[in-house]
Amino acid sequence: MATSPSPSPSPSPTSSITHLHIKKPSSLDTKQWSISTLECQKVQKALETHGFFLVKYHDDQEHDQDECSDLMHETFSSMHQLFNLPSETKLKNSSLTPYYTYVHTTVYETLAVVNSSSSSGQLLSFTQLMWPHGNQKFYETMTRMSGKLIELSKIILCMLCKSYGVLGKTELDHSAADYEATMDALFRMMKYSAPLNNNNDDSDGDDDEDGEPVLTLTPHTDKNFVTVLCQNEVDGLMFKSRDGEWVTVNPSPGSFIVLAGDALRVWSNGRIHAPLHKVMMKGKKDRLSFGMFICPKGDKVVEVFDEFVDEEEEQPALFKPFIFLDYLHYALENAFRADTLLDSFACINSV
Ligand SMILES: O=C(O)CCC(=O)C(=O)O
Ligand SMILES: [Fe+2]
Repeated sequence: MATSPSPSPSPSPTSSITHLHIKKPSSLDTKQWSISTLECQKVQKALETHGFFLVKYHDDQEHDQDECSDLMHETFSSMHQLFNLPSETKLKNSSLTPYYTYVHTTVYETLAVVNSSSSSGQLLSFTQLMWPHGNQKFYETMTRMSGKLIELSKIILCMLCKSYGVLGKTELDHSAADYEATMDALFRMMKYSAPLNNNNDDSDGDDDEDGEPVLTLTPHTDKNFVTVLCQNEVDGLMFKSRDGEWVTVNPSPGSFIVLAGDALRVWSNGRIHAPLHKVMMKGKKDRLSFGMFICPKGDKVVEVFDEFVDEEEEQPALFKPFIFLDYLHYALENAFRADTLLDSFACINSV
């Protein structure tokens, strides 16, 4: 495993965004890891300071970053096929759990597959639901990509645990005996329509950046532990910094965006920042993105990890324990208070 900061930062509001480069360790068994604490501390610092960072990730089979980029391109072309299916087909992707289901507005669509690892069979069922006659290419591409995202999210959570010195002691470590019984890996695919897509003809010579930005995904925090996102070449994702400024993220091709959600903020007793983020679109190109949302299972209790509480040292728990599914329902009903959602739901001293 090796991580390295990006080359010299430019003097822009985005200059403090952390860029890491992670190579898959030879073993996912954390007892055999040789990851330096310094690298793990970069993950902790980025999540505490900004709540997100950018990362390039490749495994042993990928001799260079291009192969990861190829898989990203294949994923986006499979997603084009998926979103082009008739609405009545996509509506079959339903679930009673909020966020685990097909959602569509005039400008935004998302489909979800829960526990999309190759062993679960869920991606196969999803593919058969969407294409009753089969779509092997879609199935294989999504299996490879979601496997990579699950792997990366496990590595990131373990790097964080290692940095805090709690590896092996918490359910966030994937080697915990009950990890699979505790966590859901929710793979979601998103499409944002271009505001100017009534005129997709580029023959007027204008570039695609014209027009005023339009809000296509409202500001929110993610509710889960950690999210790993990837977008096509169309930017639009913005994060609200701790000092209240909206910062656009322009990941370089082949990069993933990692962000912390509310469950991680609770687990860390408020040390980790779960940033508000939104999507603003302009131009004539649709935006596609996909992400792996690592969530507590619906019936699991989200609570502050013991190691971060010390009543005598004036570090009391800041949040009450809660059932994750209760929080998802509360979030749906209270979306208007996105910036204070967790505090109003679970903060012990909230007013
Ligand atoms: O599409 C993106 O880049 C962000 C998606 C997102 O924030 C979400 O689905 O929670
Ligand atoms: Fe989000």
